Amino acid sequence: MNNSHRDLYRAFLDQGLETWLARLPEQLAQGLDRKRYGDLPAWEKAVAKLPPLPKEREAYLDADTVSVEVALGDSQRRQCENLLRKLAPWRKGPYRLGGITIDTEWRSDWKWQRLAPHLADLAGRRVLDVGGGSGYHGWRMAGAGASFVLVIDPSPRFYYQFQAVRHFVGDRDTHRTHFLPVGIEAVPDDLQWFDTVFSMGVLYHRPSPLEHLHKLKACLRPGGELVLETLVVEGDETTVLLPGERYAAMPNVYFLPSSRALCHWLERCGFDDVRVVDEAITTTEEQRATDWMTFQSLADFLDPEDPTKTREGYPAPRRAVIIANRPS
Ligand SMILES: Nc1ncnc2c1ncn2[C@@H]1O[C@H](C[S@+](CC[C@H]([NH3+])C(=O)[O-])CC(=O)[O-])[C@@H](O)[C@H]1O
Repeated sequence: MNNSHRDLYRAFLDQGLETWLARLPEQLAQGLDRKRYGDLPAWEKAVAKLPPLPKEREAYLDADTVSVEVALGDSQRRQCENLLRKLAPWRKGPYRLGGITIDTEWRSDWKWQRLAPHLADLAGRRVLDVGGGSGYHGWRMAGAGASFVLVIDPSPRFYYQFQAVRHFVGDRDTHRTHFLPVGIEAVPDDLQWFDTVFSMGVLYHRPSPLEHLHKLKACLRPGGELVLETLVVEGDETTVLLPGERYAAMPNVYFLPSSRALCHWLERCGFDDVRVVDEAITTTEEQRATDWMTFQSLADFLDPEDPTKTREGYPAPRRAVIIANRPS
């Protein structure tokens, strides 16, 4: 058993999550199945080859660029950078690790800035980040004082990106920030355990959005807080767009409600105190190709003649953040 798996088992045991703990070996085996993901051994090797780092280091998890200051010699830095690049494309960040800046596709810090002022204080809370990508927001949650952060995401590439960042963060903060390479389906039913649950950028990928909302609610303890971020369209309580095969070049995009319709859905699912805390059009400054994500990005997915539309002719991406509570 490797160290990150051992840490995960220990954390679940310490937290009293025994029912889930019993399923972890199977979930890790499925999530990191080499037969399913051909590139996985290369990512695993890249993380394993990161050199041991000096104990003296400072992690800044509450900074817009999640940073770890640690003294590296030039050749060690080059070695680390080459290994980190093997995990590209890096989509969610930014990070600065031992003097290496990872300029990710997304300025995920901008999303955090939009929602952070509206959150119940995360200090001492147990937090779940559903579809957390590389774990950037998970580190920010730890930086805001959460006592236990679990990031879940079914992409094994993001699992290894998280483990690479974790290697730099070191012991001080790793015991409370964890990543399980599974989708929301793998969370045991009716857990009622987390104080705050984040679902950001996931709802529009779910073919049954109300089922997703019910599942998120079941993860929360009574009185817990849901932070939901998703693509929306303009309109009233009855407006929902179901695009065709692709939306902004993405496959598997299903329901894009208006933020008012989404509030209505949340109320119908039994959430209280539902409020829209932010709504904004996604800009090509927030999501763009970089040296660490060299594929096409948002600018390529918009209509070149009219950037208010996607290239399929739908309204360009607009995202809302909605906060709601599970009744006490
Ligand atoms: N069934 C599933 N269960 C959980 N996660 C899933 C599932 N299916 C896909 N994902 C994951 O959901 C994430 C959606 S990105 C949001 C990242 C971050 N939250 C962000 O807000 O920047 C979308 C965006 O770019 O906004 C991806 O990492 C998928 O692997």
